[in-house]
Amino acid sequence: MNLREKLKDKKRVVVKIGSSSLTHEETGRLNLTKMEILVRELADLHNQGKDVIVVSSGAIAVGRSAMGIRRRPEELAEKQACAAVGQARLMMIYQKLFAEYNQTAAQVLMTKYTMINAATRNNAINTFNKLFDMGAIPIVNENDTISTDEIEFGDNDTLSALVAALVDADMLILLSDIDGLFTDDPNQNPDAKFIEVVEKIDSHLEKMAKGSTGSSVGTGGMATKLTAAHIATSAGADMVIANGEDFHVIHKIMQGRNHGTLFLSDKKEGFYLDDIIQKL
Ligand SMILES: Nc1ncnc2c1ncn2[C@@H]1O[C@H](COP(=O)(O)OP(=O)(O)O)[C@@H](O)[C@H]1O
Ligand SMILES: N[C@@H](CCC(=O)OP(=O)(O)O)C(=O)O
Repeated sequence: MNLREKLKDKKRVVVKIGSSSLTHEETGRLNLTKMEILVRELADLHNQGKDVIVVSSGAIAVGRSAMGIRRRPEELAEKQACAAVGQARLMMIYQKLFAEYNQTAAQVLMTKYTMINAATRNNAINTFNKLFDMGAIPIVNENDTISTDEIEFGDNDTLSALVAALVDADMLILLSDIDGLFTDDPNQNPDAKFIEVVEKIDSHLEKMAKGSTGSSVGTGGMATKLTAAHIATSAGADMVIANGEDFHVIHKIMQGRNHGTLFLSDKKEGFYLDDIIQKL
């Protein structure tokens, strides 16, 4: 059987969208046309009876443009203030667009502490499960407004994989500004070759994934996406990194068509989320 065929049967899907896929490069403002397609795709996955979680970046980028800040904010308090403005704007749009398809979007903001602490982690699991029961679509982001060095993930790639592990998702899709994993950063090296399928993540592969970002709003580059792949596949989910330029790619991936780089699930016996979290 074609390796991608089994993606049709996935039941619980986490979709992570990078800031660069949600905003206009020139202005940093939300790309509403793309968001409409994104929400229609996600609503339709939900209509097929799948549980859907969205991990959406973009709070800082959207807040920054709303406040007329042209450069990338460096200072922590400035990032946090931008996130406070941008997160509310993002949710307002998600709520409106999901409501058009008769769906309910729910906001879940997390920090690393939510994962590390057993009680708050359990609370998060219970909330996610109840939201699934109610038929709502959780929209997750890091709680950037209160996150400081000790408790911040810093990137939503890692957060999305931890969320996938937390809710026992069988599929994680990372949508970025690039077609998938290449042998090197294609923005720096024109000879970089595209990798279709990864069966095992090894140190050779890790060296290919650079931390360089391709846009003025992205965080983490491919390095954090490989960390995410390691977590998600060890927890038993398949993962795809694909280009979020056209969000129709979501249903194409779920139909088992050849899009993006597929990382095959490599469930580790005795995989404990705790072990991973301690190393963050
Ligand atoms: N081996 C690699 N393959 C593909 N992209 C890479 C690689 N190494 C680094 N990158 C960079 O990672 C970028 C995507 O990450 P990022 O900018 O953080 O996007 P996002 O906002 O979608 O998370 C690409 O645009 C590319 O420049
Ligand atoms: N939590 C931050 C995004 C952090 C992040 O990982 O960004 P990205 O690389 O665009 O997915 C925000 O909402 O602005």
